[in-house]
Amino acid sequence: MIEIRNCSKAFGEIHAIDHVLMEIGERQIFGLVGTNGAGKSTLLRMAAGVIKPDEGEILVDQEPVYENEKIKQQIFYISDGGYFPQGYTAADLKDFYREYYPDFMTDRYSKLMGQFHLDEKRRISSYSKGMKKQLLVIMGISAGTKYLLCDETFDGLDPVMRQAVKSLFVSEIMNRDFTPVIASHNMRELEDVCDHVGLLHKGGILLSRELEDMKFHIHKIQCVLPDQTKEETLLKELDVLKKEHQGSLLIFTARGTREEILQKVQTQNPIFCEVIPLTLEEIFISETEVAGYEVKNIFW
Ligand SMILES: Nc1ncnc2c1ncn2[C@@H]1O[C@H](COP(=O)(O)OP(=O)(O)OP(=O)(O)O)[C@@H](O)[C@H]1O
Repeated sequence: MIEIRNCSKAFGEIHAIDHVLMEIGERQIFGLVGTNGAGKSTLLRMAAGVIKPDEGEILVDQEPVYENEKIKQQIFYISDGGYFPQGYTAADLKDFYREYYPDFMTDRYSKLMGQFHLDEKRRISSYSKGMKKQLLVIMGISAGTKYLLCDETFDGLDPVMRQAVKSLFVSEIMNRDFTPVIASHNMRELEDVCDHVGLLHKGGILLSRELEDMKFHIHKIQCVLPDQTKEETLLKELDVLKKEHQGSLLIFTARGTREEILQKVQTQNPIFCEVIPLTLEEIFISETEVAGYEVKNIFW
């Protein structure tokens, strides 16, 4: 587990991370979302033991990570943009990582390079942006570390590749002790990938929840009701967060389980009723409004 215990980090006058308290549980895909400058990279760099918090501490498997070689060998960190020594081929990079990571899986690396159609003899500088990201993911998985910290790694991957990487993460989690953490400023990139999402804003965590848990308690319904009175009665009975009309169609988002809400809709004899999926953006808007934040103002 990664425990971020009341961590702060400033660069001169800029408070990049401000008293963050958060846990990243094991064997789940954790998404760290936040706008540009929210502090995601700083938090990941601290979790990877690259930089030291000014205040607080980060424990990985109960041990402080900074200057802890044993723990750092269990963390693979993919920085935003990545770093490749000049003139290196993928094979050179593999040799480099194999030296550092004791559990590096060479067979896995060779297999993945084949699956992703990447030529290990080519210089990495000749790879496209997306290919470089794929290569780093391959290295990150092959390194055999317990934790894989990815900074904007999904940015630049096409939707097919994103799904391929997601499947890889899921199969790793099923087969070994593996926890990927993905930082991104793009909620849409994370929503079909993560199990748990933390929302970072101006250096602080606004929210950190299981996606399924969030989805369990908020639902979006569209329905057509026989008359205005029934609509008013229904809306009074529900904890409605948002509603709109499209002609005779009533679309609303409400708190509660799917069953609770549908039961209340059914008592008003709807002509039509269905549950429609909520996006991560919509869930965040609802969740953070309760905490007194207007996430709409944060992201748009
Ligand atoms: N080395 C540094 N020197 C000075 N300021 C820094 C440094 N690193 C980060 N910052 C500042 O800290 C704040 C958080 O930056 P950080 O890179 O962690 O954000 P981010 O959420 O990863 O942003 P982005 O999505 O744009 O990559 C920003 O205001 C940034 O300018």
